[in-house]
Amino acid sequence: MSQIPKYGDGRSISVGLLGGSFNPAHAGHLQLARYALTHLRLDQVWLMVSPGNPLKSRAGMAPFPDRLATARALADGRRIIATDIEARLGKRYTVETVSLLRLRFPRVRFVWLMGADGLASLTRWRRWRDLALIVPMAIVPRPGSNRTALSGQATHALRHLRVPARQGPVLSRRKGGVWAFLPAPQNGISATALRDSGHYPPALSRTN
Ligand SMILES: Nc1ncnc2c1ncn2[C@@H]1O[C@H](COP(=O)(O)OP(=O)(O)OP(=O)(O)O)[C@@H](O)[C@H]1O
Ligand SMILES: O=C(O)c1ccc[n+]([C@@H]2O[C@H](COP(=O)([O-])O)[C@@H](O)[C@H]2O)c1
Repeated sequence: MSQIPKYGDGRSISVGLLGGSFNPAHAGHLQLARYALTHLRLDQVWLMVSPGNPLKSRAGMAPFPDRLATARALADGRRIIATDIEARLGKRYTVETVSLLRLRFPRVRFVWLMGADGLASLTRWRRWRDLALIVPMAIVPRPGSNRTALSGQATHALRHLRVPARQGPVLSRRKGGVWAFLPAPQNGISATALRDSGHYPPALSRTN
């Protein structure tokens, strides 16, 4: 992975991990990545393409190289990077992936990024309570998911770890055990809608 630098010089950097199926990648991912770069004061966001979301059916899932290609089309290779690292680690469960990434990149301070739909489904993720303890999480709103997410079981169970959105800029300084729901602008786009409308790969609205 040439764009992911080696950190031999003692620097530490902050990286937002946007894990996803990217079936395909779309403007909602780009908007989330850019928002996180600015509002969490991150150095990079990695669009980490999942080899297979454990909760999603394989039916309708495009091959991994195709999904990676759509993520690469969004990335700028500098601050927004598409990566196949989860597949190369041979992992699918986020808690395992993040644990390995922390070992592999000891000088990187990771923040897990996701939309409100992820928070709504979190209690079905493997060892989700452990995940919340090993990586700070930043969640952005998403039309149709916010109420379910914020009144859901994960929000309730993890309420003692929640911090106000104004702490977004310092989330990456924490090793985990902290999450925030951020007031990001909402975007109704989804990969499902793009697939349903036959847009694969999508028309990407890039401005950089
Ligand atoms: N429009 C959006 N607003 C906020 N977050 C989003 C948006 N689209 C995707 N995300 C987030 O990006 C991550 C990866 O999403 P994913 O690749 O599954 O796209 P998707 O549009 O949700 O796909 P699908 O419709 O197939 O479920 C998830 O954390 C998801 O919540
Ligand atoms: O670890 C789990 O159990 C788990 C369950 C569901 C989803 N995830 C991760 O959540 C991220 C978003 O998935 P998706 O398919 O909604 O884009 C992606 O990195 C998945 O691997 C992880």
